[in-house]
Amino acid sequence: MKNNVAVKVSNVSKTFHLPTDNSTSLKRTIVNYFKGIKGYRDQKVLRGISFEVNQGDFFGIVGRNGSGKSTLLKIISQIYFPERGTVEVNGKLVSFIELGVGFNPELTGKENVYLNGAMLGFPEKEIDEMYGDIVAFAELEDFMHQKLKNYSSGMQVRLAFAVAIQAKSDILVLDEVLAVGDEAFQRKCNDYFLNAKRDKKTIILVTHDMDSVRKYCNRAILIDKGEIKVIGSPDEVANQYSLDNVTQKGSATVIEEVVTQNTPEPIEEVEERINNVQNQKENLSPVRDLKVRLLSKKLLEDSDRVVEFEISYNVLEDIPTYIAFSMVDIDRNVWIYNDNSYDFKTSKAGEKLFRYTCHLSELNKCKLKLNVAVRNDEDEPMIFSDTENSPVLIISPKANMTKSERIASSGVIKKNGQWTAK
Ligand SMILES: Nc1ncnc2c1ncn2[C@@H]1O[C@H](COP(=O)(O)OP(=O)(O)OP(=O)(O)O)[C@@H](O)[C@H]1O
Repeated sequence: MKNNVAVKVSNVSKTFHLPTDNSTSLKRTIVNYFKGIKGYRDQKVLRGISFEVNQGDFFGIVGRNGSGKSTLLKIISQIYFPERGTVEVNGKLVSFIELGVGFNPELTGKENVYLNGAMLGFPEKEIDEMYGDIVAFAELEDFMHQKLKNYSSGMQVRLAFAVAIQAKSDILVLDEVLAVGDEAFQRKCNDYFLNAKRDKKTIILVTHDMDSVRKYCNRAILIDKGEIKVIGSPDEVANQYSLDNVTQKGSATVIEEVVTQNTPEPIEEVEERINNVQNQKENLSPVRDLKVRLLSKKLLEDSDRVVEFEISYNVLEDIPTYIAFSMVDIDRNVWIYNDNSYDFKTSKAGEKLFRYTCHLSELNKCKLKLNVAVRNDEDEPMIFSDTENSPVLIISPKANMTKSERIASSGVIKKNGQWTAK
């Protein structure tokens, strides 16, 4: 990649598999889940997107609702992974994509700033240095010790945006930031954008507001049905977008009416459906009260990646049971780590309590959800952990990565190989 290029997107495609079956039978749902059988239609959200953002560009991305803009930003920010194509990023990238990503409603404003900073890869010392500016920009001095769930949505936006812009990044990725917040906040954004444009900060902005595209951006693209329709000056892109809004009808997303089989369904959807069915049938199961309690920290920094948790459940009959659990990478939608207590199977009724410890030092960064099931002797799940008992762990990346480490950090496992020049 050329030195003056900040982000290079090459031939990126992304498809979401949407389930077509609404099975309500517990048995059918579970059998399908374990066999991986499901009916799908494919929604091709991005189709071969390529463009470059140069250092110092204020780069606009526009398109109608559902055209794929946010998905593209999530791929650039490594929240989603494309099934084809690559994204190369030259420098530290910070994104403000959607409210809630990286924020925890149960923590205070201050704790959230530190949690978010750590997820972005900033060491605590650097967050200490940024903290005052973040609070001042957000104008939330009196609220930093309150839990985020007690903030108004506008206050949450101000805090998240303040973290994104005060964090010392080379590239800033922003989704629809101007659509939220009150007039005072929008004025503040305006001042920030004009200064950033003058200082040649690299910014990628998704917006529906063509005045903003004309005012701030020096280059832009228009996405339509997952493809780039126009790439060029803000005026060209904004004019075509306005024209499309008047002349085009129907969806800006391409849904293929192809039904595929044996494609892994998004794990969260399966879990939710199984949970729903499970709740309805709860009274039939001889296993009850499954509780999962995280004993280690929720945020695991690179230096301390020990995970410890406790699982308890109650068996009403004398039947053999054992625990099986998965740690699911929420963004990539894959099982990263599975284990079970098969070698410690119990056979009698009564309260069961197990504690488990493992290390996740090989991982780069990810968000993991711990899903637990109790199985019987035939390996059939008798109960699943519900949302409250499926804790989320945040694996934060190594601080101060070298450029090579940063490029390689899109992999699940940390790089550990040796190069030999021959
Ligand atoms: N995680 C997901 N699972 C399934 N479908 C998804 C997922 N995320 C996005 N989509 C679908 O992909 C399409 C594009 O969504 P995306 O949010 O990228 O569009 P957008 O251009 O940002 O739209 P908007 O202007 O409304 O924000 C939509 O039809 C959406 O329903």
